Amino acid sequence: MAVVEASGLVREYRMGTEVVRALDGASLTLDGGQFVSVVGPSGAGKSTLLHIIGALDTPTSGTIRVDGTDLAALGDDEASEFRRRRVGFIFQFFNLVPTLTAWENVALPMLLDSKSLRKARPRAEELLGRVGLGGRVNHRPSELSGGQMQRVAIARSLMMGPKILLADEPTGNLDSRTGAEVLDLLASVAHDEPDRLVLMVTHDENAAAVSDRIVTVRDGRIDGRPA
Ligand SMILES: Nc1ncnc2c1ncn2[C@@H]1O[C@H](COP(=O)(O)OP(=O)(O)OP(=O)(O)O)[C@@H](O)[C@H]1O
Repeated sequence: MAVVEASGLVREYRMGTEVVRALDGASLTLDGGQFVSVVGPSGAGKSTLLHIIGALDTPTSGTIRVDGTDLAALGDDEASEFRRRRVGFIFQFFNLVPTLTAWENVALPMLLDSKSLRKARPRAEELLGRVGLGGRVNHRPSELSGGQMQRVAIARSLMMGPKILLADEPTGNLDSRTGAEVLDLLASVAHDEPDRLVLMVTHDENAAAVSDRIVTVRDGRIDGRPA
């Protein structure tokens, strides 16, 4: 089953009297079990597309289904529940809570879902092992390298077992060797489960080598033939 089905997405932003069309009829179908990179020139609409797929933003028009859910039909509370439970987010600057340890950061999504930290701990530690940080569970972000912080963020994105992980420039703040390791990890996470999709916006030139598919966004549209 397709994890992402987007059709005719338009997103307009009003800036005073001017209207910016960040997306101008973008259509895209993506199956799970893949690591997909979204590339294209600056301002092409890549982040806007990612935000709409993650229910962080809503299209002006067009339809978007993610993991079987029609995002346009969700109210604000349902959209925030969708983001918390059904999507994992990975950002350029990691977005870890500095005062929490690695395992507490990973456990955080479950805490927000009213589960106790104690209950979440075994899974958080298992996920840290999965990303190669089994020996760092009690470290705080300031005691970790950039690559390790991004691994913690990847473990956190997996906490609720989402079908889709969305990564916005996940290697943008890492040197190229560490970035390549993070790309390998994201690819393996995509292939761990048959239906999991990892969708990454990137300018990283190493991305092509590890991606199963490259999607190019240009002028608010998906370039090339639809899949
Ligand atoms: N909140 C907003 N308000 C107004 N305009 C916006 C907003 N978000 C994005 N835009 C505009 O929409 C267009 C697409 O932006 P977007 O961030 O999606 O591009 P991008 O391809 O991710 O670019 P980059 O590679 O530089 O990050 C740009 O012209 C941008 O200025």
